[in-house]
This record gives sequence, structure tokens and C-alpha cells, in this order.
Amino acid sequence: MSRLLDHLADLAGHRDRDTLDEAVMRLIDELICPQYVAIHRTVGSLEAPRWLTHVYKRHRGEPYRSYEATRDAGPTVPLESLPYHLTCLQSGEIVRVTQAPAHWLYPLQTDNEIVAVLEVWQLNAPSPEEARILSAVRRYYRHLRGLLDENERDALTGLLNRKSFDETFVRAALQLGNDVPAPQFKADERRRPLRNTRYWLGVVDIDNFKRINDEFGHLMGDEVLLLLGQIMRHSFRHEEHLYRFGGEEFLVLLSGDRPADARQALERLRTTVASHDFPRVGSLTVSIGYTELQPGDTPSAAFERADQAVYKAKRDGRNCCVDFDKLALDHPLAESANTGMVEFF
Ligand SMILES: Nc1nc2c(ncn2[C@@H]2O[C@H](COP(=O)(O)OP(=O)(O)OP(=O)(O)O)[C@@H](O)[C@H]2O)c(=O)[nH]1
Repeated sequence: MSRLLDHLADLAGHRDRDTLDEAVMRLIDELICPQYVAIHRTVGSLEAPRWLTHVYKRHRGEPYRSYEATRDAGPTVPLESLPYHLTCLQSGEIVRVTQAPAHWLYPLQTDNEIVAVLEVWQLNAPSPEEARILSAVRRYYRHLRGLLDENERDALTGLLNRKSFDETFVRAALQLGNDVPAPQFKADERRRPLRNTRYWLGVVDIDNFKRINDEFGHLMGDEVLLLLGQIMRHSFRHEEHLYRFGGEEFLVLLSGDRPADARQALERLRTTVASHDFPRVGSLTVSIGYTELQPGDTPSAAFERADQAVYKAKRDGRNCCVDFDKLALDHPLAESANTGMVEFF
């Protein structure tokens, strides 16, 4: 009983989706001791969502076939590649894949949508008591996941908010220079090689957004913000962290091996936005500034650097990407003795 209470307390304290999923699976393992348990979460853009699988316990020490599929194709696979799971996601019904052993799929949902599929293998069909436990755990997940989303997401775009930015940023900055897996790869860390990951912070600012509000109204302005959020989700890998703090400024925390990787990803976003046809508004552009995270960096210092690069991009005519670190190299004498900041303008 006391272990159960420990698990429940543990669950309630979780601050991101990976650790919440892990805690839910640990609780299920403790309570019904299945042969295999995994959570398949949908990630990626709204148009092309994919499965991200987090296996907690493997069947007789061997990964089950669906996990093999995930492993072969990389960290995520298209929804259609796991058809039973897709049925569970779309119908919201519990799906029984095989009877013996009992291989069942359970939808996991928030108040608004089904967000994941819980996969459980047992030797026999769940007893009435086990079925009750699974149902209670799923209700608990619904409640906690709802709270988590509310706490860490921007209500308009569904992107992450300022609070989660600070937390992720600090984790990323702390592990710079340490040979440990990057924080966003927690769910897959057994499969990822250790390496020194580098991070960049990009600030994306819509050009002449005031004009859109003035010409088409605030509601249409909001629609543009929503669409830009969707384009960003489509444009970056699912594990990149995307944020909106409010207003018409968006942020992305990117990981990569070389500065060229960051530039390429941000350029891709810029050109995708420039060629997108926004309903009624037509075309629009974004200016992007970015900077590499340094060991011991703070969220506000990195944001300030990227924002200076945005300012430079606006001065250069908008619709372009500016690397703060390259500016700093090109203008070494512009560094202010008082603030340590580089002033280009
Ligand atoms: N619709 C809508 N507009 C917003 C929101 N937050 C800020 N804005 C508007 O965004 C506009 C930002 O305008 P400015 O900062 O002057 O910049 P801009 O017109 O985008 O021009 P540049 O950044 O120089 O290219 C202002 O008109 C704000 O009222 C929001 O949540 N929704």
C-alpha cells in the first residue's frame, strides 16, 4: 500500500510527457505485473502525425514486433505502420489484438482528444480487478496529462510556453559539454549513442504583423499565429522544442552537430513560410535570429542574443536568417565592456 502511495505521489509530481508516461507504466507494472508494457504517443505535425514508442517492459526480454518496426525505422514511424494501434487511437475503444497471450491496446486521452495508446501483454485476459486498475490508471493519466498540457502549453497554438522554456533550456545548458544523452531523448536513451550535443536557440518573428491585424482584424491575426505554429511543427523534427510566449514571436530550441544544421533547419522554416498561402492574408514572411547555447547560459541571455539577431534581420530587409554568433565574430570590437553583449546597431 505504501509503495502504491509512493507511485501515486511520484506520478503527480511529473513535469513532462516522457516522465509521466514512464511513471504510468511503472505503476501498471507494479499493480498487474504484465509481460510487456509500452505507450505509443502521437507526435509531429497535425497533417502527418507519427508514433513515438516508449517501451517500459519488454516481452520475455525481447522487444515485441511493433517495437522492432519502430526501432528499424528510427525514433518514430507513421501511424499506418501500426494498424491496430491506429484503430485504437481513432475509435477510442479498447482493442484486443490476440487472446492468448492477452495482448490489448487501451486509448489514453485528455478531455479533448486521444493522445496515446497503452499496450499491455499479459498471459491471460485481465481479471475484473486488473481491468478496474487499468481503467483507474487511465483516468488518472487523463487528469494529469490535462494538467500538464494546461501548465506548459500556449493556449492559442498548443506550442510550449515560457515556463517550460526555462526548464528545458536549463537542462540543455547544464548538459553542454557533458557526455550524456540529450534531455529530449530520454524516452529512447538506451538506443542513442552518447555524444556531445550542441544546441541553438532561434527566435522567429512575423514581419509586419501589425499590418495583418490592421487590415484583416485581430481574429485573422490569431489565425495566422495558429497556422504558423502548425507550419513550425511540420518543419522541425518532433523532438525539437517549439515555443510561443505570447505575441507574434516564436522560439525553437534545436539540437545538432554543426552550426550548418541549425541554419539549414531555420532556413527551411523561413522558405516554407514565405511560400505558404495563408487564407485571406496571402503570403507573409518571417525574420529569424539564432545563437548557439553556451555552457552556463541563461534563458534570458540567449534570448537577448537571438533577439538582437532578429533585429539585425529586420534591418537587413526582413525575410532572412541571421546568426548572432557569426555577427559577433565579424564585429569583435562591438562588444560592450559593461554588459558583455555585442551591439551591432
Ligand atoms: N492577433 C494578435 N496580434 C498580436 C498578438 N500579440 C501581439 N500582437 C500584435 O502584433 C503586432 C506586433 O507589431 P510590431 O511589434 O510593431 O511589429 P510588426 O508589425 O510585426 O513589424 P516588424 O516586426 O518590424 O516586422 C502588434 O500590432 C500587436 O498588437 C496576438 O496574440 N494576436
